[in-house]
Amino acid sequence: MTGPFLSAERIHLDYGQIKVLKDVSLTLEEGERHVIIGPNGAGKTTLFKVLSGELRPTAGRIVMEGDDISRTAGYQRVRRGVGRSFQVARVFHEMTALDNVAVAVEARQSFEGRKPGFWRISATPEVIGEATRMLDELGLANLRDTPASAISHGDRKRLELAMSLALRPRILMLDEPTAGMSPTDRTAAVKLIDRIIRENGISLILTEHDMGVVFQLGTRLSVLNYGELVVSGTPEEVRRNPMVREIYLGRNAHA
Ligand SMILES: Nc1ncnc2c1ncn2[C@@H]1O[C@H](COP(=O)(O)OP(=O)(O)OP(=O)(O)O)[C@@H](O)[C@H]1O
Repeated sequence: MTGPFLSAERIHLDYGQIKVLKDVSLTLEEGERHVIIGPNGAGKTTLFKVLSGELRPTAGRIVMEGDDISRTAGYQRVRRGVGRSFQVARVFHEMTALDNVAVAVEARQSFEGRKPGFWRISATPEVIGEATRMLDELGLANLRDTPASAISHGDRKRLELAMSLALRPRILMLDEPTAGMSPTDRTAAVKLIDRIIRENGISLILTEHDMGVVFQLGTRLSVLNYGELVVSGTPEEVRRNPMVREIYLGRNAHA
């Protein structure tokens, strides 16, 4: 493999007249856990969407293992192993936790070429078995037959994680995975993410506001401010950077 696992090269993203990302470059090496941080409105989610393929950059390139993937759609990136987290809106609310994960397993089988079509009337025992193991793994076994709409916020975040992992990503992308969680749920979620990516050798791209989570999970941090990359480095380098302290961490009790 030449160059980084995944890189964003000189990304610009405009919403009409508004320049949201300005010349942003960053890299993800295999096995790295790269956390994108910055104040509200800095452009984190926008950059995340450009990396996952949900948004096309106005200028610049996304390169994975030497290939320019800037023009490939989100589902094509999922095939390459870029696993964007399923968002709450994409969980099928009327379906049970088990069925939601089964859909994700079937989606993966479909792009692996193991099934001709995405949808079928009922999942195979193999799919049900894998989905059940995934729920067990994430501590959701007791919610197996509960409709997603009746699952609490923290558990639904774990369900999204289970669905993302069912795609067997090489890069897991999580946009604020602990947002809205209680401190107890957050601690458990961090442990879970840490264990799963360690055990499966998955690289991670994460946006996160909670500095505890950032420093527990991140091996590399990139700081955005007003759509510009301020610094990218190890947690220690970022923690020590005076500009970062000024614009962001300095305002945070955890810094
Ligand atoms: N669809 C859109 N159309 C126009 N402007 C947008 C759109 N989406 C986001 N923006 C603007 O782009 C800027 C960056 O938004 P973004 O959501 O990427 O920031 P963020 O760093 O993720 O913020 P937060 O931490 O609050 O989630 C903001 O000023 C936002 O208002």
